[in-house]
Amino acid sequence: MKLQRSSAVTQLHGAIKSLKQDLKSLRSFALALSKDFQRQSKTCLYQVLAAVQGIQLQNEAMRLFQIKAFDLEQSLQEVTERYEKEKQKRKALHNNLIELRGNIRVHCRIRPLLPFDDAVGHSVSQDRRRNFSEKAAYAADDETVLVKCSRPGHASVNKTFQFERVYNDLESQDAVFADVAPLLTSLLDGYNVCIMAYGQTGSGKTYTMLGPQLEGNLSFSLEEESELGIIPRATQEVFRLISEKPPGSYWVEVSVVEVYNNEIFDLLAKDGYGKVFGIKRDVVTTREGKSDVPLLTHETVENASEFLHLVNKGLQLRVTHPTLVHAHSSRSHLVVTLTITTVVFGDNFGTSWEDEQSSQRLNKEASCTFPQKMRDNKSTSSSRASSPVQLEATEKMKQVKTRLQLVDLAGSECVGMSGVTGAALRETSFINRSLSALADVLGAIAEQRAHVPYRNSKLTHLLQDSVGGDAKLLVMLCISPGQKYLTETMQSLGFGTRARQVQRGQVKKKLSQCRVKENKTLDSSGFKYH
Ligand SMILES: Nc1ncnc2c1ncn2[C@@H]1O[C@H](COP(=O)(O)OP(=O)(O)OP(=O)(O)O)[C@@H](O)[C@H]1O
Repeated sequence: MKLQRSSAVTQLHGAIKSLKQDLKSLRSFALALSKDFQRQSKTCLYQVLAAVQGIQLQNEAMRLFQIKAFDLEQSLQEVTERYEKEKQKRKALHNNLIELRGNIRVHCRIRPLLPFDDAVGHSVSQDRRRNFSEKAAYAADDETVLVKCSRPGHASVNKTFQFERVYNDLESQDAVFADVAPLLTSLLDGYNVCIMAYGQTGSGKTYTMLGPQLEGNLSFSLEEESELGIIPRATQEVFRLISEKPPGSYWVEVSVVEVYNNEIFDLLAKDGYGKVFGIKRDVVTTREGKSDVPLLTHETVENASEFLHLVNKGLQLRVTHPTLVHAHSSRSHLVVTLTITTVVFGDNFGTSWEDEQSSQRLNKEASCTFPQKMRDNKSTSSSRASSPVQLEATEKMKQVKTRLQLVDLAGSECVGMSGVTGAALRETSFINRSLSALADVLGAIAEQRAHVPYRNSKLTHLLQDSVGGDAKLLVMLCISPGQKYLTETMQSLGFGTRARQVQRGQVKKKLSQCRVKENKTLDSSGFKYH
């Protein structure tokens, strides 16, 4: 029994000993664990601290970057503003230079790609068909056209052309007119002005000059104000400017002419029943060396809507023909002319305060003797001043005529591209000949040749005073953007570039054209004929 108890005690001792050892090793494990934990948490703390420091540094760097970016943004804004100011100054200087040299201004408008651009002619190869829908002409900026010339099997070449203004395909009729409007102020300041749209068939000349045409009708819609082109807008602007002048000191006459197959037609001439129909007219050179169309109908208009009504009537007679390019291709050159007659006092002409005052005074003094007769568009020989004061006032009065010519040229084109045959082919060849005559005239003026071949075509003869004379001339170059029209586009851009180089001498103000007492010897347009 005693032996049994001692062996149990020994076992218990052994167990206690091993338990103690286990406890010891557990303790040292726990110690190691806690040490490890402390070490790791220390490391983590360091890492967190480092990360926090890093974030703080990054925040600081970010703040510095933000300050720098803000500074850069501000200086960029300043530079942009300076650049815009310099650009405006450069433009103003360029405009002065243009004025001094009598340069022709050229603006270029690139129309958007349109559904009919996808249509292809029969003679076109598969290779060319593939890149037809691609764009070739872009507005690189508001003064540069970029043309990507790519031909199958050749590396594409980029060409650039500079103009006074380039409109991209998204720019509105408003934007185009905004650049034209200052010319109209010049018109009332006594300068002749001519705005001429040049470009290939379907490139947007009629759209730019008149606005979108009504379906199945050649007139343009007056409903969509924002879509109106230069002609209706210019007229509205002219009448707006006139409304700011003393009443009775300005009046406006309009003529509408088309040049078709090298013949001039008066689109406002009326038959015995008062119906408008086109009568053939001729263009002559007056003794003063000016071009004129005798017997041309000049209708007096009192406001823009009267004018637009008349022009719409005339447009019904304009010749158009469907081509492969588009359905309403104009086959004639359209020339709409607004003649503004101004009554001026003495040698003054302009918009100065004194001019306005003298003009107003004059209107009061002589209102019943002069302007109404003139506005009636009849001979002025019956105008009589009845008192010495009125006689003196009338003698000091002068008429000054300034002219706004708005020209929608027929489209320059390759016969293959337009796909015309028969009579239409004849029309096309007349169009092309008259446009090359225009290019020849510009070439002769540019080279300052003694002889300028105005009379080689009725178009150039009719436009002689605007192209070679003393008018401020703006060519609105219209461009179709598609690869398909690359040849025509390059031709039009070449025309515009040559036109820009023409120097015609300083554009002159139209001062006293004729005294009232001299009017007896002049016809209603103020010109004497050979
Ligand atoms: N900037 C533009 N935005 C939208 N449509 C346009 C634009 N320019 C032209 N178009 C459209 O393209 C088509 C052809 O334009 P438009 O009749 O003005 O060409 P054109 O140069 O006068 O042609 P043509 O010399 O054959 O008479 C028309 O349907 C016109 O509405």
